[in-house]
Amino acid sequence: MLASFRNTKVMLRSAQQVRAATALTKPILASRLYSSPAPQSSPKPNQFTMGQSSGGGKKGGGRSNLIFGFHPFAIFASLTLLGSGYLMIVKPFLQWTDKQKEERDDKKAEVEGASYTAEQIAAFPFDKKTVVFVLGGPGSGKGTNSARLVSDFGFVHLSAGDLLREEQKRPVSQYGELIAHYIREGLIVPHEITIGLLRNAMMDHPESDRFLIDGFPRNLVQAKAFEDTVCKAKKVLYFECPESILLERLLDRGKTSGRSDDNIESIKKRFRTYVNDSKPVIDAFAEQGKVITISCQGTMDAVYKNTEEHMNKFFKEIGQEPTPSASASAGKKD
Ligand SMILES: Nc1ncnc2c1ncn2[C@@H]1O[C@H](COP(=O)(O)OP(=O)(O)OP(=O)(O)O)[C@@H](O)[C@H]1O
Ligand SMILES: O=c1ccn([C@@H]2O[C@H](COP(=O)(O)O)[C@@H](O)[C@H]2O)c(=O)[nH]1
Repeated sequence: MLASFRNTKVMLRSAQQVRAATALTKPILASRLYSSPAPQSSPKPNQFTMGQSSGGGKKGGGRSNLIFGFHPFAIFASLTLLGSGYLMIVKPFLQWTDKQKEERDDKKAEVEGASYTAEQIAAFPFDKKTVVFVLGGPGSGKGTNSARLVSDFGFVHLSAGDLLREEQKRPVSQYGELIAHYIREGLIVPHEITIGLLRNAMMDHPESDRFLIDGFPRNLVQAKAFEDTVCKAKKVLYFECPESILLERLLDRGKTSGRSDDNIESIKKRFRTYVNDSKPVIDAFAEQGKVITISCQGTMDAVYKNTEEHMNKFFKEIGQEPTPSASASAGKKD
């Protein structure tokens, strides 16, 4: 349809160009070809003449060979010129623009929908899954404890930060630079991107019923958007930690993590975002009675023991066996 529309446009353009080109070449050709004085007698009509003439004349034959007032050679030359112009310039240009569009659409589909169609997304039983959000300040131990919950309770661990970092690294991602900037500045990436990545990651594990969503939602808009379009969280694990300990742990992690945001400048910005945007999410879920608060102070084992006890209690409350029926991990820390 588009191609035929373009072809029609090209043909129309070609017709205009033929007229323009012949109009241009007419006086030149006339002066070259018809430079001899015009014959006194009327030319003999032949099959090409239309019976009228408008000046000039050809040696021995006059204007009897004109077609619509133009010399056949002028028409032939113009058509040849236009034909080769179309083949050499217009056609490759149209093919190039089509290819560019295809590539853009492919990239968009890769990020926005991955390999899932709207029908597959609509059919996925998100509301049957047990989703637990894992929240807390930067460096509070969300990733550390999530890793252990995976093996003990059969959760799939989805770290929003890790999914964003993976997306950022993908060479074809159209969001690579945007994500890199937001992470370095400690800002919250537009929620459509993060929710799209989380939803795809959940669909990558259709066999799993339990998902730990770590480091998400980071603000109230994200929380509402996720719960409206994907599913509601059954519980929120909140790792509570003073800023002085977070700072110490993050700077220590920064010696080996290679993360662009484990440096003092980015850490300060992340703390600000946490206080202004992320803490209100924890408060909002607390009002709904969904938050389990765990102090991050103490050894890793002590913090996890506390976490484990709470999770055992939670699964009893919702009438599920705490022991895993399926186990998987995705979006692991680098
Ligand atoms: N109880 C603990 N005691 C001492 N160090 C800990 C403890 N828990 C975690 N850590 C260390 O603190 C650092 C931050 O932990 P972790 O990466 O789990 O935090 P996070 O909340 O996932 O961070 P982020 O939000 O930046 O992804 C890591 O180096 C980890 O080894
Ligand atoms: O939902 C999210 C989660 C994370 N981000 C950005 O990523 C970094 C790092 O996140 P971690 O959880 O500490 O790995 C965070 O500072 C944000 O910039 C996000 O935008 N949205």
